[in-house]
Amino acid sequence: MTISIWRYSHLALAVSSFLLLTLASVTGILLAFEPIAKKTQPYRVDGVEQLTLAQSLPVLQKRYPEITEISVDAHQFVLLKGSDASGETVEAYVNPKTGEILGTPQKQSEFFLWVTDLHRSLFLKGMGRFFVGLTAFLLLLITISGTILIIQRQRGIKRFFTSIVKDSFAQYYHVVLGRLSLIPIFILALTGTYLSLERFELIKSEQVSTQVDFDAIKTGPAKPLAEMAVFQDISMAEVESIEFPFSEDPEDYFTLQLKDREVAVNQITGDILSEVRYPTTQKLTTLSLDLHTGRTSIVWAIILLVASGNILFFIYSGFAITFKRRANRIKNKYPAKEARFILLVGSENGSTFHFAQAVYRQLLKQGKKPFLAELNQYTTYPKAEHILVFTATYGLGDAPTNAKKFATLVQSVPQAQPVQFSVVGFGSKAYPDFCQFAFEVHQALSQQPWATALVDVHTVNDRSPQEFSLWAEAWSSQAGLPLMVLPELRQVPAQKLETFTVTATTAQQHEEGTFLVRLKPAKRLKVTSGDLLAVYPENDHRERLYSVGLVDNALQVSVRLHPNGLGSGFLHRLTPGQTLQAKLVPNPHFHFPKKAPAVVMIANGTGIGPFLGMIGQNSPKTAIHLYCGFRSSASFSTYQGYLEEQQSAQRLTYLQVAFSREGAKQYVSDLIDRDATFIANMLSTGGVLMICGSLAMQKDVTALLETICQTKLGQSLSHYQSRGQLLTDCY
Ligand SMILES: Cc1cc2nc3c(=O)[nH]c(=O)nc-3n(C[C@H](O)[C@H](O)[C@H](O)COP(=O)(O)O)c2cc1C
Repeated sequence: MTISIWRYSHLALAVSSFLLLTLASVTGILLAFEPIAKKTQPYRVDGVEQLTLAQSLPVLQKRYPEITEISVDAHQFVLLKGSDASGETVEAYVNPKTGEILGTPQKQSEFFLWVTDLHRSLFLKGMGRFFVGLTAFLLLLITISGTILIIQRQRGIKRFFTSIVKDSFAQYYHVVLGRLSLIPIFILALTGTYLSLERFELIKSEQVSTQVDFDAIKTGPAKPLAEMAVFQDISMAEVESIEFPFSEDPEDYFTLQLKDREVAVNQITGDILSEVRYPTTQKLTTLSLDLHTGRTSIVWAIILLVASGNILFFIYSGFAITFKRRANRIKNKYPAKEARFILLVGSENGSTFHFAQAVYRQLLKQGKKPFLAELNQYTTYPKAEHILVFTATYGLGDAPTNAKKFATLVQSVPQAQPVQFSVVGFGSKAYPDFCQFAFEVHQALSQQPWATALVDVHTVNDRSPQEFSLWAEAWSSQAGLPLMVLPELRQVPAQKLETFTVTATTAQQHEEGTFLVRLKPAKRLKVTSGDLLAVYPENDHRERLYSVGLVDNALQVSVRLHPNGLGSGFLHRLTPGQTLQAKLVPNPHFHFPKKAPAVVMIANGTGIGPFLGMIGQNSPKTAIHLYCGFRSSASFSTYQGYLEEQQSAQRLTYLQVAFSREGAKQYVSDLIDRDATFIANMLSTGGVLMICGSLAMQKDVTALLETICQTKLGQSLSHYQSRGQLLTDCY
């Protein structure tokens, strides 16, 4: 059964009952004050549990010679009816130990009577009682479906009470308070349902009473009350009422209604004349009343009060969650078959839609034809040029409900024309499988012959606008479309830029146009190899990002000159001593891992840039294995001397180079294939793989890694990826 069935049931039940549930909760809150108010009245005497009837009745009889009835209510107030020594009628709460009068019963408050009537029957008698009973039953089902939802959310019963990641206010407290008040609400609902069933005689609760054989009644030997065994065995707390004999005739006897039975007692000898146990249904009715009203315990009454208040909060927060989800319903301006930009969303609670919609609006503004749909609605898009996937991850790294079918669909529904795609994962690092589903989608699309990744998969932790804007930057520069998704973040205020001086450059030294530029910031900046340097070649909104390595205390970028390249041309023209304005963008998802036992670095071309810095800084001597690919030994020569130095200083353990246009004409993926067993061992022992370079290389290498993981480790690559064992930064 999928989570959505439970969620829809939970919602449908809540929607169908929320009006009556609100009424029942508000009146329930008011009614909870009745037992609380009663309990504070001074008619209760401590120690009633230990006080036997043999101790109490003689004292009471001495003070009140004519007692007709004693009753003990749910609050353990002892009410005595009869007359005192002077013949005055008494109807009062007494101290059962001394007979002292504690107070007289007051008429039940009109207000509470009114509220009780509203709570029980909506002032509509039988019909109202039916609806109230139905509401209690629906509440029971809501509690059950809610419990199942929490179990699914927490990934199992055992983790039911483990901490909850804070998503939105309404979501978080709906779950947190739901867990806390689950039991009292379940009891309220169950007892309410039971009482209604009993009221409509669907559960039969027959009244039973004692049958006395008058012929067998003995007239002696007489015993004082205090010595009658039956009274010695019964405590005052067990009593509901005691009917006293009408006269001194042996045929008149005591009738004791206790919590679980009725007993008739010979007033002269103390013999038990008859005893009947109440049927289970009757006991359950009493228990249900006790539990539903809180009349027996002030603590329980307070718990019920809080639980009723929580029901009101659940109604509010449940609707808040639902409205947020429904706000994301999709209205497309163009049909799917006309659209060039297909935006597919995987979202459980709706927040991912906001990001996708921002992109959708931007594309519309620019006169493009976008189409927004859920991942499950994936189909053929005859005019599509771009597919953009925005997806959250749920459960154990699983797809959100509206994306569960995508993996199958994408295999069976190919696009007829080449399409460039990009995947943005939304997730939270609080979960072990960070953005796993996004990695799976990226992987699934990469394997389609018609699909080419335009940019590397990007992840967004806790809906960070900054991280999202990093994707927007990368995608818009590759797609050649300015994407003002987050204008406030995209503005580049001049004061935020830092000044950097060019200390060295190898521009124009190599035929391929790959060169290194070293920069020194004017002031000390916090930077780690793998962070990005953002440059603004034309001093406008156009930003170009380069991965930096920290080499010899300078920032080094490794750049390939593109014909007419805006950023690469700008960097290529720089000469030593020149200054430029740029900024550093933290890129923590591509930092050298702090705890890995070993790291495998895979690069092609300029992708080696950040690795040069990481290797140079590898003072703890973590085993680093570098696999890199170049066109020729000439293009490798830029880095060769430096890498050999690192090897002799034991900062680099293993170096493997593939040349695609020389000698064996190998690609870096051929080297990985050759060392597949070693790579599998690395992953299984907690090693980390880092890939930097072209997206085409990344596609080949990850396809290969997928096969290695499946065949040698029995896991998918995304399993390791979501656990931070595969870090990629490709372009
Ligand atoms: C019950 C639950 C489970 C989640 N599991 C994961 C997970 O395994 N991995 C992850 O990266 N994020 C996980 N998340 C975080 C969500 O993916 C993240 O909050 C996302 O931004 C939600 O997007 P949405 O509102 O569009 O559904 C989980 C969130 C919830 C509430």
